[in-house]
Amino acid sequence: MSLKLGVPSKGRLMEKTFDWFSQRGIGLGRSGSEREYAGYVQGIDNVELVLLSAGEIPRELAAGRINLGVTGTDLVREKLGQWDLRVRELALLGFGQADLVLAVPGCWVDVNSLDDLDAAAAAFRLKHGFRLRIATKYHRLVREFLRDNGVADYQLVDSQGATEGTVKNETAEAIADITSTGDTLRANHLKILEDGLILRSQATLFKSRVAVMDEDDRRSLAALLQKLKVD
Ligand SMILES: Nc1ncnc2c1ncn2[C@@H]1O[C@H](COP(=O)(O)OP(=O)(O)OP(=O)(O)O)[C@@H](O)[C@H]1O
Ligand SMILES: O=P(O)(O)OC[C@H]1O[C@H](OP(=O)(O)OP(=O)(O)O)[C@H](O)[C@@H]1O
Repeated sequence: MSLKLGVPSKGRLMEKTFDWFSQRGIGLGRSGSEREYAGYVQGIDNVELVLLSAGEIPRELAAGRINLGVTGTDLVREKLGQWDLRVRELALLGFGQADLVLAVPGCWVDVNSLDDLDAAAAAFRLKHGFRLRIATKYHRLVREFLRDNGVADYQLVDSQGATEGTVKNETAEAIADITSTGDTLRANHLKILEDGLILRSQATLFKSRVAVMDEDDRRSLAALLQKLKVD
């Protein structure tokens, strides 16, 4: 068997992950044609690169199909219930930073906090006969956050992309999404609630707690982590 390392298959996360490993003496890269999802690992034996969508890496770790994986903390916490029983954080990688936030229309001058949102949500339901809609793809994290903060009178609507556009399109009144520069929120006339930070995320190296390893895998893992200076 070989130790399987799951890495995002495209974009900035992939490139920065390759850079991070390269700075520590491990060469990762894509091989084959530009469109072929095959990869190589240099500088260590018995480690296999598995190129995957960042969003699928949590599930693959939790199923034990990969031993190690790089993805955003937001995706692990959203996709895995009791995530810390299924994976272990080995290292924060210092890139891919994004904040998951709750935002409302900038013109809602009386709504600046979660308490204000709670009051607005109750008033909204009375006026419109349905619950205030929050668009997001982070269902688990948003539900837990609002439950912990005593906001109940809302409904989630699923939005898998262009989430900030849902308010203008009148399919939601508020949104919960990741932001890094804040440009997309500003361009869509949305403001973050002052206590609306749900999670700070960054790219992280995770280890599966359930993947089965033989003796060779254990040796490879120890050698890899030593090279990466991670324990
Ligand atoms: N500005 C940003 N926009 C989008 N994602 C960001 C940004 N900054 C950091 N990230 C992180 O990148 C990860 C998402 O990466 P990506 O969009 O490649 O994943 P994905 O949803 O699996 O993509 P796909 O399904 O298209 O392969 C998340 O962990 C997210 O927090
Ligand atoms: O704060 P900013 O720097 O403006 O970045 C935030 C935006 O980036 C992401 O979208 P992405 O472009 O990945 O597309 P998506 O809408 O499909 O998620 C995210 O969903 C926000 O919309």
